[in-house]
Amino acid sequence: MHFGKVLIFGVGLIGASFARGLKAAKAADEIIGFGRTPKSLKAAYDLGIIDEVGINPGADVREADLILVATPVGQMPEIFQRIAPYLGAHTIVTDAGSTKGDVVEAARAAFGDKIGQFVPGHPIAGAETSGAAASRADLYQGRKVVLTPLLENAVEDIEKVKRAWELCGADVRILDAETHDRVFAAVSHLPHLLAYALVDEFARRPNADQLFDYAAAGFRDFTRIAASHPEMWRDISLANRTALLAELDRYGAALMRIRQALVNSDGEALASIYANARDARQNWSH
Ligand SMILES: NC(=O)C1=CN([C@@H]2O[C@H](COP(=O)(O)OP(=O)(O)OC[C@H]3O[C@@H](n4cnc5c(N)ncnc54)[C@H](O)[C@@H]3O)[C@@H](O)[C@H]2O)C=CC1
Ligand SMILES: O=C(O)C(=O)Cc1ccc(O)cc1
Repeated sequence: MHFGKVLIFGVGLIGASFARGLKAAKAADEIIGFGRTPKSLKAAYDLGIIDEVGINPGADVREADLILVATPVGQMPEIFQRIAPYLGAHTIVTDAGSTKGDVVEAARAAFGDKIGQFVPGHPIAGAETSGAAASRADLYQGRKVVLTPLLENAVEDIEKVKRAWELCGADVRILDAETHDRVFAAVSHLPHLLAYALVDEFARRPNADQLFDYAAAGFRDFTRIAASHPEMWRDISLANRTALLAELDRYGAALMRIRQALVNSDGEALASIYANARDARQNWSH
């Protein structure tokens, strides 16, 4: 599998790591980056991550084999609208957004009867860092990428997107968009929200400096992801708010069970919850 022209909208941690992965596999002739700020694109160019800074998407979109949209999900509707008029007959568009229902809806609105050319995706790899400078050619090595194909997608087009991620070292899985959004609301979006809430609340206290001074490894492990990109997580939270609200309610109920055990000084109830969690965590093989 080899790609001619590859376009990346949003050359940050995820887009730039994809570019680096394809380059390392010698799988693309030319990678052109499009962005919001010329400064970050220039940095990506200077680092050799992209071959060209894109200016006017029209001609490049027409000639592209593959387009990856890797901006915050809130930016995707406008980007899809911008590229839709120029899509070549052979061009495949994919994305790296952390939510899929909203992205698919925006793609349907923009691409209309060309929707079959859009294969939705989500790499389950990343970090609390952002920007092209934090990118790595091996970010996707051994990591999962979830595709949520549409009924309109041709099997060969799904296969091409799958191969592109495999060339970056990924293990590609398939889910439907609704299941995807429910699963990631639980295992990714909720934990980010909890970490943000805890650190925000501490940071606003008068003795915040003292708290952060004494916080140790447990706090560090629980809150690493609170250093993640606020715009990206605002967009994810709003895009997946229905599933996230359901997860918040379940988590709230779990906290209330612990609260009640404390009110009752019920050590048995606490130990039972903690032991169940410890066993599940120890059996989790990541
Ligand atoms: N950071 C992570 O760990 C993961 C992120 N994702 C998803 O990947 C996407 C990108 O995330 P990151 O690379 O981490 O963010 P990032 O902040 O490192 O990169 C995003 C890039 O998009 C650019 N951008 C923003 N608006 C734009 C627009 N309208 N047109 C063109 N470029 C624009 C920004 O200038 C930036 O360079 C998000 O949708 C995120 O939900 C998916 C998996 C993991
Ligand atoms: O920093 C971490 O550990 C993450 O959880 C990275 C991450 C962020 C968003 C995603 O959609 C997928 C993975």
